[in-house]
Amino acid sequence: MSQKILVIDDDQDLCKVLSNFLKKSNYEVDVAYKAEDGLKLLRSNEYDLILCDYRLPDMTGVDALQRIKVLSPSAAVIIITGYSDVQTAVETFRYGANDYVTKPLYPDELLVTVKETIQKNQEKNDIRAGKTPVKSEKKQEAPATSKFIHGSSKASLKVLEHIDLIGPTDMSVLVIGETGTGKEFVSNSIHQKSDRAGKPFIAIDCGALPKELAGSELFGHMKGSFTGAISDKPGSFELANGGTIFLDEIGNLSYENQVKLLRVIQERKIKRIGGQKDIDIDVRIIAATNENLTEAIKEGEFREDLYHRINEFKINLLPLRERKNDIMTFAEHFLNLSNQSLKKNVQTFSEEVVNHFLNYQWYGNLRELNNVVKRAVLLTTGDAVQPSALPDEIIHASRTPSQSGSDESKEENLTLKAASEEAEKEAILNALEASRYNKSKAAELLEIDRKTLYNKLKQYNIQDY
Ligand SMILES: Nc1ncnc2c1ncn2[C@@H]1O[C@H](COP(=O)(O)OP(=O)(O)OP(=O)(O)O)[C@@H](O)[C@H]1O
Repeated sequence: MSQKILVIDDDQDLCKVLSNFLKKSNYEVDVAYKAEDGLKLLRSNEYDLILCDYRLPDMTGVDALQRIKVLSPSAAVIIITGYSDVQTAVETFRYGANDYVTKPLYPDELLVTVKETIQKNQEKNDIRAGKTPVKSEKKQEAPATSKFIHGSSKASLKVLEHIDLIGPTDMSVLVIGETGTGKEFVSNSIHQKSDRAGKPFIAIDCGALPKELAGSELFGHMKGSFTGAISDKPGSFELANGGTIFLDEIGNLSYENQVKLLRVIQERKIKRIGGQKDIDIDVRIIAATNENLTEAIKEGEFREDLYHRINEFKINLLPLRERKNDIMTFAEHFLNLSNQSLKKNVQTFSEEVVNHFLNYQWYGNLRELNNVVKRAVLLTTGDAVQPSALPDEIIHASRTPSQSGSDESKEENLTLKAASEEAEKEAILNALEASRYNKSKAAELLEIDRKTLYNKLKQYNIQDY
């Protein structure tokens, strides 16, 4: 049976082209020009993948995604976006988008992304449904796309050291980082380093779990315990038994489910919804977040006792822009992957491209770098990727003083630097005030270590209270 795709985009010409192209590639395709029409189709059909425009006439991308996840929690979602929106579109990953593609769309690139996304999502669904043995049990090579690469920056080497250190223990780990920094990859690598490696690694995206389904997804349910519970179903904790559960975007768990999770951690037992029996559970918990949980605790949105339980060890993944030494290591890795998937043979990046990469902000982090490299490989005919294969936004946003030429722009850049230092100084002063000049707390609020804070205090001449 062919796989089914729903395209939701208000650009009717684009829908037509996409639909024809995907049908030629043996997918079944439905099309909707508005979010509401798409949601209607989702109520009566099952899809493997939804390709959804970030800007729809009747709903924001995030709203559409959240409603898609309620109606089709197990379908994969790829967001279609213009490059100028990428910085905000990457936010959708907190709500369960699987990947994004940028306009203009290129058929070959889109096809690779569609195929890979459906396959990865299917594997996750199968593991979650207890259908297939975990990979390590099948003794298969992991696909190249999921191969763990470690960066060469100091920060990455530290992370690697920590993975080696805590991997073999049973400690719970909290991985903190912006979207696309590699939180799931790091968590999986911790699992692979542990005695649990041959057992399941179950990844749950708490940000994508509709509130009403979260309890059943995590803890399972008994037949008839609520409308729609047509049979007994084990939850992710049962399926992960003996292995590791990865709770992504844990800050999004409802208060009620935080309480249940705390019980699982404390008592190592779960009770299915509607069930009477306690089931013993032996699961290691790795949680991830890209928000400041200490703030959420202050606001009363996240339980402090749960925070301490999941935070036996903390791993902080810096944004790519703060570990520039990693950029080209990963770019080379993504170049190799893209050559394989697009059947190309691009050898390297031109010096100018390297400069643009090093100076760009990468708000979507490794995911964005991967997508930019994939597109660039597709557009490159020679041996080396040239700037013409990069989105304009990267070229403009990453201009350095030496590239921009005039003294005037040099001065502008200096002023920008001063502005960002001013903002940093202000953030530090705010954190000091909020923490009543307790430097450990201020450092935590700023998500930097105490030593960095002390250096910054010196740098900005902030009085040591
Ligand atoms: N160590 C790594 N080695 C190779 N590829 C990586 C690594 N880390 C991340 N990637 C690439 O970056 C993408 C995003 O990584 P990952 O899903 O782990 O990020 P994340 O921080 O969990 O993102 P999100 O917050 O959106 O869930 C991956 O699909 C992969 O292509």
